[in-house]
Amino acid sequence: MIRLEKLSKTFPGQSEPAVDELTMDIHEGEIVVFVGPSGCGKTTTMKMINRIIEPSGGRIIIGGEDVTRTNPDRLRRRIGYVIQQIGLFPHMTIADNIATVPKMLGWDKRRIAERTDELLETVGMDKSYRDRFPKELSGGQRQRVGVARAMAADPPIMLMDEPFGAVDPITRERLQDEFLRLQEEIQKTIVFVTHDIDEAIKMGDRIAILREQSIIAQYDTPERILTDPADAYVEDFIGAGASLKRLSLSRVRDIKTSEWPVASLTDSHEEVLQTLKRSGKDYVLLLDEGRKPKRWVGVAELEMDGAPLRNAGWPAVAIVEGKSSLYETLDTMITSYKGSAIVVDDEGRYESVVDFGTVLQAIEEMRPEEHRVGGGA
Ligand SMILES: Nc1ncnc2c1ncn2[C@@H]1O[C@H](COP(=O)(O)OP(=O)(O)OP(=O)(O)O)[C@@H](O)[C@H]1O
Repeated sequence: MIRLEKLSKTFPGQSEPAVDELTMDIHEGEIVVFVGPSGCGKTTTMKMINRIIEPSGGRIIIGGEDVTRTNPDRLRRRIGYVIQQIGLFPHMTIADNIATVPKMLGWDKRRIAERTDELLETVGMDKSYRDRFPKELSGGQRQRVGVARAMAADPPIMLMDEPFGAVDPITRERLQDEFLRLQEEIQKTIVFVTHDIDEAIKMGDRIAILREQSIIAQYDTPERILTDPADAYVEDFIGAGASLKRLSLSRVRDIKTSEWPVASLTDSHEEVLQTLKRSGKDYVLLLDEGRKPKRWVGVAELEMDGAPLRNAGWPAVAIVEGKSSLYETLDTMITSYKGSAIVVDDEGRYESVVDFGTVLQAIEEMRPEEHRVGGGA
């Protein structure tokens, strides 16, 4: 979709290039994140893609067409752009802000109005915001409008320069999640700039870790970068906790969970005891009529006659869903009884149990073979 070939930029009066012969391919429908230290050339590189900054050397090829020297206005209409600090026009209403590009393209009023309403809905805001001004919105709402404006003419490519940089961490996380959900539908080709490696890991299908002058240190999936960093520079950039970060990329449904004994709250003590003994485990999970997890019980509780199973043992509270990350699962386990978490479906029905051993095994399998215990060189 986008090919950069030996793309370079030397600013007037500078002896060194800000971007030095960058070559890379960006595939259709993927989010590629540029990440690197301040001043390494991320923004300059991104702005060359829509030629807000004109390259001093090299080529930009979009969809097979060399656009390095074609009409830049035509190019920019194919590329949505979300910039740092939002950049809404303060004197224009939200609707007019969103309609900037469609107006330039000469759409009629009705089509523009319909598109504006549709986009407000897409980014989770209702029509009542149409006639407000940017200063009457929260930071998070302004960011959403910035995204809506970039999508207005439905461009196949979006450039996003620290699009969620100007909000608090909680709003930021929400905007990231919303945007990832949206991307599943819209499937744009996205170049995303950030200096935050955690944001890069979360948002990127692939990440380009850049050195000074936009020289690529590693260009790969988040999983590969975390498990197999190319060199000490990349390792340093990832920072501490690479293994924990890696866990945030795996879902509990993707790992092999162990067999666990389960019984029903309506079973007799004796039946449950037999199930437990057959399993070789220390405790059984009791489910209600709707297969929802309720209690953990062990031999001691079961041998104590009289107490109904409904109140026996410990409440089953450490619960995750199949789509939960291993990071969340581990967090849940740490605070749970006996260090295990119960996996349920989206209706809350029992699916499986994961314990520390299972997660440790999954971590071991994530590592490159040569680093595994007892494996390879
Ligand atoms: N218009 C300009 N004229 C001269 N030098 C510039 C200009 N714009 C950027 N630079 C220089 O080019 C280099 C790369 O800047 P760029 O803004 O691309 O970095 P960045 O990686 O996006 O940084 P940050 O994370 O701080 O935004 C820097 O050394 C910067 O000072």
